[in-house]
Amino acid sequence: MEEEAHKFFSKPVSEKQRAGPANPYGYGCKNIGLKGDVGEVEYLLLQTNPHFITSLLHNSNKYISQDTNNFRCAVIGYVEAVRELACEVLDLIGEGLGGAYPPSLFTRLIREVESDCVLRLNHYPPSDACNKIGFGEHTDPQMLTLLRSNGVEGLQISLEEGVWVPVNPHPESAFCVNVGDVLKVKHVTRYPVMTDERFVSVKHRVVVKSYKARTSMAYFAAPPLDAKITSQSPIYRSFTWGEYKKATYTCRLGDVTARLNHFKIMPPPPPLQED
Ligand SMILES: O=C(O)CCC(=O)C(=O)O
Ligand SMILES: [Fe+2]
Repeated sequence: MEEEAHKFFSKPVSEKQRAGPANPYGYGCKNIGLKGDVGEVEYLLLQTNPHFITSLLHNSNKYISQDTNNFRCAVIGYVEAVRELACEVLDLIGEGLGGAYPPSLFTRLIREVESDCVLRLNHYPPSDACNKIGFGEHTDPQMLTLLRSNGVEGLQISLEEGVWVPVNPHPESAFCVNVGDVLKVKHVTRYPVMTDERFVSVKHRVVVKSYKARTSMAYFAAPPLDAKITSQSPIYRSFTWGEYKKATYTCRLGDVTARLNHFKIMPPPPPLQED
């Protein structure tokens, strides 16, 4: 997969643009999302369903690769392997939450045929100026992210407002695992799931270092669009993953609070005063 990503990003810009626009799937350059966020990044966003990949390569007007078969096999093989890893991690998380949860609760959601998992290939070209924002601060909205890079630094996490800590890549490209908003906050029903904020979706960003291009591959494990998410807190109404995903598209990248505000239950108006 790394080789295919490398081949894709090495092509001239005009050719890469034939795989765009990212609406939301396809090739995007600098623009992230629909709300004016920009970064020194180009990317290829793919749905992970094999039917989607095949139809994107063969039946859409997006041109991604000359050797469609190689590209298709690389994506499908990588996604299958990384999904298994995601399932192992999710099972451990389920176990860690205690025996109150049926086994494989989370993994069933991402193994479903209609699960909304996504693969994002990111490429940060080397820049003349050091410390430019490649990918602005955000949390991943899905359940779990497995991120692998080509070993070039740039990823940072923030556990405390304003304090950024580098996540130095392992020389052999270990995976970085990020909890997403859905796993953090709530109760995903279809099968009841609840983490009650015992896991936190950590803010992260990418700062571009000048000397070498960074490539990363992020697998976002997500439930089907109609999976229902129910918060323990009385402040939020239940919503589906599809609704939450839509809300993320209508907010700036870093505005996690605004995403959730879509689902806030308005307090009742104060009672009328009698004279
Ligand atoms: O490229 C990276 O290391 C991080 C990318 C990222 O955070 C994302 O695609 O959501
Ligand atoms: Fe991210």
